[in-house]
Amino acid sequence: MADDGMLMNFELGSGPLKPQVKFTGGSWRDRKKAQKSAKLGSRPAVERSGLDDDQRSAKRQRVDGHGPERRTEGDSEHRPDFPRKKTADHGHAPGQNKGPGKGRQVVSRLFSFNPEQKTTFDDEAEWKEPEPTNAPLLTVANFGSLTISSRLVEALGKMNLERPTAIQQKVIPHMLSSSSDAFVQAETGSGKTFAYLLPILHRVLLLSAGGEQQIHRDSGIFAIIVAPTRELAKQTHTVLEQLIRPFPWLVSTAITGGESKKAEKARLRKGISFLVATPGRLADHIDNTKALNLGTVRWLILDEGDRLMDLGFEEDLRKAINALKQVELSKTLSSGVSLEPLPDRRVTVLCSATMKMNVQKLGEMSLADATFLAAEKGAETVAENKDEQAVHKAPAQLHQSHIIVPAKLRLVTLMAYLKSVFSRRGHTMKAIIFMSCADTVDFHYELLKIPENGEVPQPATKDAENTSKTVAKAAYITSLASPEVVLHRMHGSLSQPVRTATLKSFSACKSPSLLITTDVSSRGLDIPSVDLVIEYDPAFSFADHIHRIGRTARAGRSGDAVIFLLPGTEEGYIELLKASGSPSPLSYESVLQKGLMTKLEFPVETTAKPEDGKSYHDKAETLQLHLEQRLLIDSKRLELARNGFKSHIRAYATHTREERVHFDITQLHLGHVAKAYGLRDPPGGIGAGLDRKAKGNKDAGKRTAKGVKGAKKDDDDDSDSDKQDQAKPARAMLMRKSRMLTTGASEFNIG
Ligand SMILES: Nc1ncnc2c1ncn2[C@@H]1O[C@H](COP(=O)(O)OP(=O)(O)OP(=O)(O)O)[C@@H](O)[C@H]1O
Repeated sequence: MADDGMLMNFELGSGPLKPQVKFTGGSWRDRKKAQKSAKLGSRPAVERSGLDDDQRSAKRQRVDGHGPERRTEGDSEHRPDFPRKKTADHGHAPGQNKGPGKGRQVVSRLFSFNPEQKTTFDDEAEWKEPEPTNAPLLTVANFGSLTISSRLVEALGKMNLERPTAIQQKVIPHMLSSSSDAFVQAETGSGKTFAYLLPILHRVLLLSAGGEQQIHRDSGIFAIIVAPTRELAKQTHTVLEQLIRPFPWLVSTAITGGESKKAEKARLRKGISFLVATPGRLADHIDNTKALNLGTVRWLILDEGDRLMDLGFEEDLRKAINALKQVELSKTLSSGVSLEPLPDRRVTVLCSATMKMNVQKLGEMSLADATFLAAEKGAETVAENKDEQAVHKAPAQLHQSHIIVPAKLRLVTLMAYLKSVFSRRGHTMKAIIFMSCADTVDFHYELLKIPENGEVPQPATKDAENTSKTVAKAAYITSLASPEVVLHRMHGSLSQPVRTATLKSFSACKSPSLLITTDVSSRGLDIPSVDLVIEYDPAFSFADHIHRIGRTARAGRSGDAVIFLLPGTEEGYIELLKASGSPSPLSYESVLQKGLMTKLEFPVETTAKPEDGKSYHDKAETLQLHLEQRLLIDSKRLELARNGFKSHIRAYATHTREERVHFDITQLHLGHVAKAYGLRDPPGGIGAGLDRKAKGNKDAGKRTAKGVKGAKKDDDDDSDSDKQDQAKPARAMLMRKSRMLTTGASEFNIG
């Protein structure tokens, strides 16, 4: 499956992007002075001191005794992204990768020259959690009242499920009695999986009413469930297995492409009652596996419809739908058992928590005279009127907040936020952070983990082997007073066994745990104990946002979600967020204050030392200084930071067209973004060495899906003009790259 690893195929180019310095702080005289010296390319006074940046910073703190933020804005030491130092390497070709600590460096202060927040928000009134909207219904006695088999009710009891949720109450009776197609739309975490599985199982169990021996694993496949990702398919298969455990004559299997086709064929040949599959593998087996007999299939379930379409599975789905249409429906089994209890036609059920245009297209492709089933009253009218936002609601009990934080302060604010949420013992046990791409995930994971011996000791099992590079103890965010936080990382560029083992570890972890991930984890993943979702990078589309935050507050539980936004155009996104609830403001100052209140432990020695009794400004500056120094002495992490930064910028250009007004790449201050990666390189130089590496790596192109291949080709074709680009201003270049990137935009949506 395509994944975010393909981000490597886009290059920002190696030209030195001109630092975009907008002088906004300080007095008029200070600004003028700064502008003038920027124009002339003169070096700040401090540069002449001959000290390196860390020495200067240490000296500064010793000399003024107040900490960094006390200096005046116009002081040349504080100019953001100003080229402060050219090392002996400065005569090298622009952008050449000179290794850690070398090359031109930019050091700016955290609290100076930040864009102002434009919108003022009322402080949050005390949050009173409303009645949950996706919880089991108290008004229904139990599942038995929906007339499903008592043995199924018993199996549900063993899973601690007693009462149906609203969508289950709607869907189960419909699917028990009707043979019509259905479109099921309900909030995240509302139990759509059981809503379609229970009636299917009930009707299949009726086939064995005359004696269990009447149905065997080779009687035929009764239902095919299609899920967009391997994780989801496996998850659904696991739920199904739990439900059919009391009925050993029923067998379920998942074919997801994670293992050899031969093994999958062998399982299909042995016989199965229920097939859970990803679309590509299903289409493949329809073409190539004779043992796959579709004559008995009565249900086709298309789960996470919008994601199936987002991921470009339209053709595979069409193939499966057509194959099912062409096969004659068996009325009896080869043993002579009548299939009368099953629907008299093939039923297709399309499920989605959100309703994008592409879901409607999938509906047109797969459904005939479908019944619209939604938990909410009036949802049908809303859907008919194609009011997308209205059907993108998050569960009411999900508490949403937004933090408007200047780009430079993003990393320290994130760390402070994590520290404060995990320091409240027992308050947050599981949190997920969503980032835009795999490289960004890798950088933050490596930065936040304890550098040496940070791996969590585990028994020598295959799973432990698979998680050796994706699970580790966290530094910085673990508070001395609380249990250690365990970090996890997951994205689409990791191998399937690693992904599966990492998720398993995150789900089973008894200590407070944090999963840093991409959108690969945004859909359907069901880890009920997730308390908090952080969108550090906003989602590429509003529907993705709904799915991301829906990983918490599932089945009536409480949950928190917080999104990081930049001051400026991104503030407009908050209006859009209001369609899914009413997010409350959280100031980054209060986050820093709270999170940095207790002493930070630095896992690596640098000249910047955490100290007690200082203001949060001082502490934030010290933390940032420490992180930057750490990267200068650690080439591995520095490389990860550069890759993360580059991929972040590319990914930023791929927000959906309608939402790009809020995520305008021309408004992005590259220098400030680089600071949030702990980088001192001027933004234009960051791509250089990596460019050549990526271009030389022909295999990289092979990993890509079509759109990206096209983009890669464009990039290569452009190589002659790269030299000319070096002279272009950064924004013009970014615009060109951003236009190029839009051809492969959807690829970034793949985790
Ligand atoms: N009736 C119920 N009572 C209690 N818990 C339930 C009930 N039905 C489902 N659940 C639990 O709710 C969680 C969410 O279920 P499920 O994954 O089916 O939701 P979903 O609607 O498909 O969500 P998403 O759209 O995010 O995929 C699961 O952990 C499931 O076990």
